[in-house]
Amino acid sequence: MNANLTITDLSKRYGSTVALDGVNLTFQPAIHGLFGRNGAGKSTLLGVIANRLLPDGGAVELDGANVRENESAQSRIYLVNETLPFLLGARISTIFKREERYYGGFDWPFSARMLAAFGIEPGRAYGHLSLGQRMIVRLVAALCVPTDVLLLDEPVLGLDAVNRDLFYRFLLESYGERPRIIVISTHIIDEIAHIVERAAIIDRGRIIEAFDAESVTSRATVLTGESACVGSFVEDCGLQVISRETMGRLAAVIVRGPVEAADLPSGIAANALGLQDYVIRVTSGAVGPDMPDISDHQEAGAAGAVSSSKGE
Ligand SMILES: Nc1ncnc2c1ncn2[C@@H]1O[C@H](COP(=O)(O)OP(=O)(O)OP(=O)(O)O)[C@@H](O)[C@H]1O
Repeated sequence: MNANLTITDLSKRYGSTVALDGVNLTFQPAIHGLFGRNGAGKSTLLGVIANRLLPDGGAVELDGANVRENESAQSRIYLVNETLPFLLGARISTIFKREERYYGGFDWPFSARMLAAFGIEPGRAYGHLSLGQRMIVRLVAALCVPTDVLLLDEPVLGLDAVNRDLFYRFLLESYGERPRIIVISTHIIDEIAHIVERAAIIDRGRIIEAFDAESVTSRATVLTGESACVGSFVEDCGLQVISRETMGRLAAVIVRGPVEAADLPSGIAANALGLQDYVIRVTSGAVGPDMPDISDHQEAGAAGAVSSSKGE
């Protein structure tokens, strides 16, 4: 049976700080990316899903079972985050045996192959490893337990570029062997863009978008050309502006949705945005007072509105 993780109206406060504000999301087996700026609520969301943090309201259900009240649902969810989960004095192999007992299985051959590839001896004590190596051990454990849900909060923090690449390969191999719900929260979006199938963007505790990662190229378009020309085109077509930058006489305006090349006047180029750029644009608050949105633009007229974003 395909696992189904449903998050309904989840809220969480820390004192007066609202970390989660009515989050609704569903996850099915796929590699999901959870993206958002610092403090957006990613770690809190993953912590609540894994039952490490208590929500103030809402529910997390795995195949209909409320995760808070159901131990067997809890043992189907594995979280890797910044908290120290293992005893510093314990050997890696002892740690893996503990995970095997709690989670009901462990892929020993795969763990041996991964540790060898990362150059880590299984007999070493966890506390004698470097910070990056400790994270690797946690990731190896995560890929070897038979849970239906894997939550990876900043999984490559501290890993060098070679080991990050190795980890992404093992993650894909593991997912290929055993598809399950994998949620990765990271700021290094470019590096995982090629493996993510679904993306969710969280901003100030709210999910602002959730979409198939493949569709990102049709979600926004960068139009570049002479400011006045781009401004008129955007206005004439009634395109919704996400952000706008001017560089001398030129403007780069990011609009929602695809723009057909055939519709473009000469002098304007249209390019799709990749996942990382898209996340940056929709979470950066780039449409602000000094970067007028389309409604300001319509009032001021095409050329006026675009040139006003030069920072008057
Ligand atoms: N233990 C805590 N006590 C008080 N406030 C907290 C606590 N943990 C998180 N917060 C606040 O809750 C909000 C969400 O934090 P969270 O750690 O979930 O964000 P994040 O998206 O994971 O950020 P980052 O990308 O920086 O790790 C932030 O405003 C943060 O300051």
